[in-house]
Formats: sequence, structure tokens, C-alpha cells
Amino acid sequence: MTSGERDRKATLRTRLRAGRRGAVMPSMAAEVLAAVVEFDVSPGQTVCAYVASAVEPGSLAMVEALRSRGLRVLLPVVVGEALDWASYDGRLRVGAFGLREPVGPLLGAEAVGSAALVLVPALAVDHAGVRLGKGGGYYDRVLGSAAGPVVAVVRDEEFVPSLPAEPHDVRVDAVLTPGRGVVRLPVL
Ligand SMILES: Nc1nc2c(c(=O)[nH]1)N(C=O)[C@@H](CNc1ccc(C(=O)N[C@@H](CCC(=O)O)C(=O)O)cc1)CN2
Ligand SMILES: Nc1ncnc2c1ncn2[C@@H]1O[C@H](COP(=O)(O)OP(=O)(O)OP(=O)(O)O)[C@@H](O)[C@H]1O
Repeated sequence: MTSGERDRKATLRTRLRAGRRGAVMPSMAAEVLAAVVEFDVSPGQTVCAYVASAVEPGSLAMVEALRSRGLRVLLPVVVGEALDWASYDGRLRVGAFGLREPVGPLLGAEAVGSAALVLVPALAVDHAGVRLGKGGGYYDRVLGSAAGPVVAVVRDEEFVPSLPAEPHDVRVDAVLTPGRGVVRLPVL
């Protein structure tokens, strides 16, 4: 059963990545501020975000929009198999997988628990809140420690009725897309 789900995930990842290739990615700078309002996050509070690659929705403008709003922004740092976090102070350097990472001191994996909102990248999200990531399992291993709502950022066509799920998959609380804004999950 689980190996079947894994194969279906792999096939879907290939298809979703192909769908992003050559497409223009939305910056999501305005949309994240809608999520900040929707979840009542106030200046001074902490949010977790990510620095999008060229083939992911989101942008540095998205991260800056959060910071301009007076929020403390934590960004992921890949340390081997684990995700750690550091505060974004305007400086980034290239880390694992060619991703841009913050330069500040590492705060520990459980720093995700200090965030009033956790924005996560995904290849797709379904109506139940199942999130399909790149397959590293990085987010699945940290999202159990999240206290604030977890919001996955995808393109409109990547918000789909159903995705294969394995027992370890952590459901997200909402999805954020350019066309629909914040949609709380599950939708029935
Ligand atoms: N922007 C961003 N930051 C993130 C993630 C992410 O998905 N996106 N992660 C989520 O877990 C963590 C890093 N984990 C990753 C796991 C696998 C690959 C990966 O397979 N990359 C491919 C090609 C990139 C792509 O298709 O987008 C590669 O390096 O070949 C990248 C990051 C933490 N930071
Ligand atoms: N809570 C966990 N504890 C230990 N291993 C885990 C956990 N969650 C996921 N994994 C491992 O990570 C692998 C990849 O998981 P999955 O296919 O769900 O990744 P993903 O959610 O797509 O990736 P990511 O979270 O990096 O975006 C799993 O097959 C499993 O071996």
C-alpha cells in the first residue's frame, strides 16, 4: 500500500515539475499579506517562510513583504537530513540544493514552534490538506512542532481534489494561491 502511494507520488512530482518548467512563477508578495491578515498575525510576531527557487511560487519580494510588515521572518536552513531555522536579516547565501539561506545563527528545528504562521513550499496540495513536497521529507519531519497554522503556497492548478498520502504526511491548515488567496482546509 505505502509503496504504491510512494510510486504515485513520484509520478505526480515528475508531472508537476514539468508543469512548472518554463512557466512564470507568481511572486506571492501581496498574497502572503492576505494570509497574515487572515490568521491575525501582528507586527513583532514570528513567521516561518522560504526563499523560492526559480521554479517555485513565491519570491524574495514575498519574504521582504513579511519583513516590511514588522514580522520576524525565519527561513529554513538544510543541515544534513534536518531542517533548521535562522532569522532573515536581509542577507542570504547559497546553501544546499542551490537554495538561498539566511546567514544568522541557527535556532534549532523546534524554532518552527515560535511562529504564528508557517508558510511552506509544495508541488501540490489537495482539498483534505495533504501536501506533496519534493520528496525529501524535510517539512514532514518539522511540521509536527508547528504551533501556528501551516499554509502551503502553490499555483492555482496545483490545488487539486486528491493526492496520495502516506501515514507520516502532515496535513496543512490552508493553501495560498494567486487566484484564490487563502483557502482553509479541509474543504468538503
Ligand atoms: N525554496 C525551498 N526551500 C526549501 C525547500 C523547498 O522545497 N523549497 N525544502 C523542502 O523540503 C527544504 C529543502 N529541501 C529540498 C529537498 C529537495 C530538493 C530538490 O530535490 N531539488 C531539486 C530541484 C529543484 C526543484 O525541482 O525545485 C534538485 O536539487 O535537483 C530541494 C530542496 C528547505 N528549504
Ligand atoms: N516524520 C518523519 N519521520 C521520519 N521520516 C520521515 C518523516 N516524514 C517523512 N519521512 C521520510 O521522508 C521521506 C519523504 O517523505 P515525503 O514523500 O512525504 O516528502 P515530501 O513531503 O514530499 O518532502 P518535503 O517535506 O521535503 O517537502 C519518506 O519516505 C520518509 O522516509
